[in-house]
Amino acid sequence: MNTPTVLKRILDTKLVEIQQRSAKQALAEIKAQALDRDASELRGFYKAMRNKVDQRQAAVIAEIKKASPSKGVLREHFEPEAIAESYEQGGAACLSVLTDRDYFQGHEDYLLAARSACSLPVIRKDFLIDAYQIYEARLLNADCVLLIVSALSDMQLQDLAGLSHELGMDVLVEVHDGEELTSALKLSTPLIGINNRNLHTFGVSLQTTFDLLPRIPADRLLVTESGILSKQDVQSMREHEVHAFLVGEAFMRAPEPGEALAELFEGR
Ligand SMILES: O=C(O)c1ccccc1NCC(=O)[C@H](O)[C@H](O)COP(=O)(O)O
Repeated sequence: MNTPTVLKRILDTKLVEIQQRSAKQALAEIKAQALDRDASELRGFYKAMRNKVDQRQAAVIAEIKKASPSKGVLREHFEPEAIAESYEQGGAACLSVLTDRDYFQGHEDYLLAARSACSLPVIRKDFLIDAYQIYEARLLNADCVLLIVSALSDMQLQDLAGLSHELGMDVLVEVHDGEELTSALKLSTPLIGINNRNLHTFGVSLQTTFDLLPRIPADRLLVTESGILSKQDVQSMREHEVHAFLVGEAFMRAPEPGEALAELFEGR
């Protein structure tokens, strides 16, 4: 019998989580609350990224994650507010906050806390497979949501992206191979993330971005995700005209995450 990959286990956990949450608070109720929110509260995630790139600067989504399945605990002393402030000072365009509790030691409260501590737009980083979680994201005031193509059918992708846009949120659609990119490009969202990490094996290769790059249309903004650790990584991406980055580990292991960001992207 095949051992289920971590991604499969995470997705199974999410199904249970959604059932439990909707038993506590019905979908109809959370939907009504989310629809009641004023879209002008949102900060414009895509716009913040686009502005940086248009100014020929690196657009960095700086991640707040305590732990990950591949690396274990990354940061013992974990204060989302202080990290958010530090990232803003260090020049981040946006924040990514892990809200998954079981595999990343994240929490919804971390998103609320980080967003309140700064003026940056924030993405809810989780494994979103159901409308319930999209309404939750809106109630957390997330400015953007992550949709992972390998976790969703084309129909689910269309529905969840459509719902997110209706609620005023941007969508970062994440792919790892050519087939997934074909699905992602059917969406109207301009933000395409190429994850250099294979979510089944955890192998990381920056070549993933370079291989898929020629297929990214000029009207989309490509974000290279995972495994950006050194100035050389940043430089080689920028030499390939990749200007948007999602970085977690390199900053989470640093005493002062914002200083690590400023240093990694210094002069770039
Ligand atoms: O990081 C993991 O171990 C992981 C495992 C299973 C699914 C997703 C996973 N990570 C999510 C991410 O892709 C990263 O948090 C993000 O791209 C930042 O990567 P890094 O800079 O390498 O921390």
